[in-house]
Amino acid sequence: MNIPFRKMHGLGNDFVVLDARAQPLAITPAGAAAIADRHFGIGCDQFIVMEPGRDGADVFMRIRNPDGSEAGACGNATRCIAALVADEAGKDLVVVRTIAGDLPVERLPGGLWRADMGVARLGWQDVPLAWDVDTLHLPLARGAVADPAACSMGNPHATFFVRDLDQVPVAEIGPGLEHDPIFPDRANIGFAQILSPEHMRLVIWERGAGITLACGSGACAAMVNAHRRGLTGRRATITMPGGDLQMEWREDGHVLMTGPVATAFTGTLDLSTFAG
Ligand SMILES: N[C@@H](CCC[C@H](N)C(=O)O)C(=O)O
Repeated sequence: MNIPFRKMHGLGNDFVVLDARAQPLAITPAGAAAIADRHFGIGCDQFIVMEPGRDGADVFMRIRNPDGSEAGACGNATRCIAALVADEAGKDLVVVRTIAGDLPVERLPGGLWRADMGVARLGWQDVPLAWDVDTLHLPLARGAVADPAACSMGNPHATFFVRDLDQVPVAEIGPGLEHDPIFPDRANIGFAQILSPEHMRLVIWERGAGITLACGSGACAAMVNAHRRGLTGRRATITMPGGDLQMEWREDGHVLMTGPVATAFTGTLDLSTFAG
């Protein structure tokens, strides 16, 4: 069965996007992982399926990591899917529904999109963590990095604050941290270097994906955790290897993320090749 696909990215965090709004697509987690494989498939950081939006949502976005696991949030894909749906419908504001909630996304001048990524959840059960612990200081360390803060943005995040990001062996310590027993659902692990109260650098080891060029929900978590620690104000530019996001943690708890979207190419996929 040949179906069209679209390859999109937000700051180099890349997605294979399939459209199942008109017709359901039966794709197993193993099939999604095969499509996401960079050598034997198309290759992507996340595999996204658009499903019909109902009751106030313009689209439902299903998110899978390259290991086939399902995620509750993907900030960069939220902007990409919103832009796709908004352009189709000639709208400037759309609602993207995920398994974690509804995310309104607004078109801004200059090809930018602002997503309301919802309320950051700060309780230990929200992240979730395996036991009752202060989410502002997790008892977790690897080598020279220690004492991260955690929160949920619809998916689990921990942010380590480091003096020199270039000295952190992210690929080496990321897998063990992602799978640490303190995270019963595993976690996305951020490493942030504060440059000023309005600017930080960030590299993320993503759950189920590894290092990516940018992680929108990871940037939301870094904004929230940095402000909770008194390291930044409520607004900051977050510079990741793929580029910048403008972040704000509003007083009402909502996290706003502004950034670009891009389509790299479109193509046709023979689903029978990837039946998993
Ligand atoms: N790249 C995404 C996050 C994707 C999901 C994450 N790996 C998870 O498993 O929670 C983003 O831009 O937020």
